[in-house]
Amino acid sequence: MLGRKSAGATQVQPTAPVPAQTIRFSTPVVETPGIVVVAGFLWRLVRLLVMLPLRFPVAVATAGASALLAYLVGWLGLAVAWTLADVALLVWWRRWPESFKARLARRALAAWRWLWIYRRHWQPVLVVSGLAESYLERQYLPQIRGVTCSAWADRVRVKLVAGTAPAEFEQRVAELAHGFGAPSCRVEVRGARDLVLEFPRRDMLAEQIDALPVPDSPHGIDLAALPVGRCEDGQPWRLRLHGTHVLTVGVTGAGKGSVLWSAVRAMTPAIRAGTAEVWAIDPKRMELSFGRDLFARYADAAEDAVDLLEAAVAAMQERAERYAGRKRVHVPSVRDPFVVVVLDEVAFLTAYHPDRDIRRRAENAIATLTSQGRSVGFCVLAALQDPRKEVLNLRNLFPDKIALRLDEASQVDMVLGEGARDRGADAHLISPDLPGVAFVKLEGSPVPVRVRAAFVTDGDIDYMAGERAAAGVMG
Ligand SMILES: Nc1ncnc2c1ncn2[C@@H]1O[C@H](COP(=O)(O)OP(=O)(O)OP(=O)(O)O)[C@@H](O)[C@H]1O
Repeated sequence: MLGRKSAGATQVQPTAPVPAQTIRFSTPVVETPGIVVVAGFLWRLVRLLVMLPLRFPVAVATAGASALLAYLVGWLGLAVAWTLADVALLVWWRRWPESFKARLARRALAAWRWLWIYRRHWQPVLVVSGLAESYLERQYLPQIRGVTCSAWADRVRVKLVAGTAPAEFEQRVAELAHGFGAPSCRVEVRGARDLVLEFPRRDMLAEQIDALPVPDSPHGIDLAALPVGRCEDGQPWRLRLHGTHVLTVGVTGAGKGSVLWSAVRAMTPAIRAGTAEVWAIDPKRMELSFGRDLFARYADAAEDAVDLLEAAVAAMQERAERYAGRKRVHVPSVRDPFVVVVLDEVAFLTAYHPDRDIRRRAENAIATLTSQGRSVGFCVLAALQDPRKEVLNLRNLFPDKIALRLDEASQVDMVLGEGARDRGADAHLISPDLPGVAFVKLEGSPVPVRVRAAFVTDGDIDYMAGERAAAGVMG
């Protein structure tokens, strides 16, 4: 029965050879003649000698001039010339330190780091981290175009292998940072096949930043660029409040209070002049209650907080009605001040409060303020511990977000948007010893920037509140 063809499907011999195993082709090995190997070495030597003056013109010119001087006036003359040159450099360094650093010291440092760190380790690090490409048994490496040094970081400009994408580097920032001995690595795409890897050399944010000075007069206060701390490159961190809404996220103790207070502090001249107002909600009663004299309105109990939010919505709608058809841009004035609703632990009202009605009213009011308030001079500055959607499903209504220390890696993209972690925003790795350190996206750049908020002490808050009282604009 079983031997008959009609009995079932065609039987396949389990031991039948697969075609690929029957004939095998291999590339013949041809020994390279010695002359070709020597010619290869010579070619590389000549290329090095030709490229050296182009790559390091100052160093090569100095060495050449020294050799010429030694030949013309002898070793003693050379020693005298070098001593004079050293004295000139010393004077340059002492008198014009910034120009000395920018024109000489950092260039010399960049050349050294190119040679000793990046060129030396480039191939092993890229191969092991999987960034070398193979094609027809040949290996292709992205090329270093150049290395520059700023006060705090090395910037390595890289030419990508054709057919690869910057995303491959973005996914391997940890490998690159460890490979080149840096604390972190950030990727900046400059153009087609052109990117920059930024490796910090030292942490400019390791020290606490004291509360920043505020001018006496409201003139010159830009509510769209309030200085609230420092960026990793030493530049001021300016926070936009006018024309946006800001959500600050971080675990307990991450320093959310310092962001809120630094923003309020930067606004104090405008608060004193009456062109800006802060309406504060502090469910924990521990953060904002301290400076309540600074606020036009203040609430801590849930019912009062919701009333305050609804009053803000009513004021916003009244202003929008007045502006309709007449004005498209809000300019802060005493009649129509810029209103910042500061909300500490927003989830208390939107998720944790047991009363469903309170939660619903709070959520409605925040949604209305964040979706309609920007153009009429209303801003919501909120703080939150847990960024999950179940806790605050309105988080996308906040155009600007600040990621302080977070619990989990997955929360980084929830706060800063997709791809932020791949671009180096390791907010989940921020040390608990660095409260106030955060990652933010600055205007016009998709690359997250590491920043630290200034720390406003209780004494500073007392002083700010006292000054406001003295100015006679008590809420
Ligand atoms: N920018 C900062 N620089 C230095 N130290 C800071 C900074 N911000 C906060 N700290 C320190 O960290 C502590 C906790 O900060 P803060 O209360 O602001 O955290 P938080 O995120 O608001 O926490 P919670 O959600 O529990 O209120 C502060 O008491 C202060 O000692």
